[in-house]
Amino acid sequence: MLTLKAEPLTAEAFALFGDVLDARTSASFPINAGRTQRHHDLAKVETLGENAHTLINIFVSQPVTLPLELTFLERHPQGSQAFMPLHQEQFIVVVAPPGEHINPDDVRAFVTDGRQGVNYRAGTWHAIQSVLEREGEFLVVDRGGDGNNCDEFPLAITVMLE
Ligand SMILES: NC(=O)N[C@@H](O)C(=O)O
Ligand code: NI
Repeated sequence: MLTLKAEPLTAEAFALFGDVLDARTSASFPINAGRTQRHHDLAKVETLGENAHTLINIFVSQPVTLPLELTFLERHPQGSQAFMPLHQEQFIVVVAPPGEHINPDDVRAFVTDGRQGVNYRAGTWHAIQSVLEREGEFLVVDRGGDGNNCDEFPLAITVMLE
C-alpha cells in the first residue's frame, strides 16, 4: 500500500507528466481591441492513431472523500487529456511517468488551488478525475478515434492532504 500526502501543484513539479493550465502564470497577449488577454497555446494536445480527432467535453463529477483510496492508475496511450475547472473547483492529481509499468517510488500526488487545470501528456499514468468538496464541472479536452485509449494499472494508493 502506497500512502501519499498531496503537495501543492506547480508547473515545475508537474513538468514530467504534462502541463499546468493557469492564467495567473501563463504569458498572454491582447486581442479584441485590447478587451481580452489571450493565454495562447498552453498545452500540447496529442491525438494519435487511426481516425484520431480532438474531443471537447464537460465532466460533471461528484466529490471524492479523503483520504482518497485508489486501486489503479490509468493512462491514455493515444492522446493527451486536459481538465480545467469551470467554477474554481479544487481536485486531486495523482500521476506517474509514462511507461509500461509504474514504479511506486515515482508516483506523485498533488492538490490544485482552484485556478489550475492540468493536461496529462499521452501515456502519463493518472488517477481518474477526483474533485474535492462539491460537485465539479470540468472542461475536458482529449482524444477520440479508433482503438484502445485507456489502460489501467492496478496499484493501491491512499492520498491525504498535508
Ligand atoms: N474515462 C474518462 O473519460 N475519464 C478518465 O480518463 C479520467 O481521467 O477521468
Ligand atoms: Ni484519464
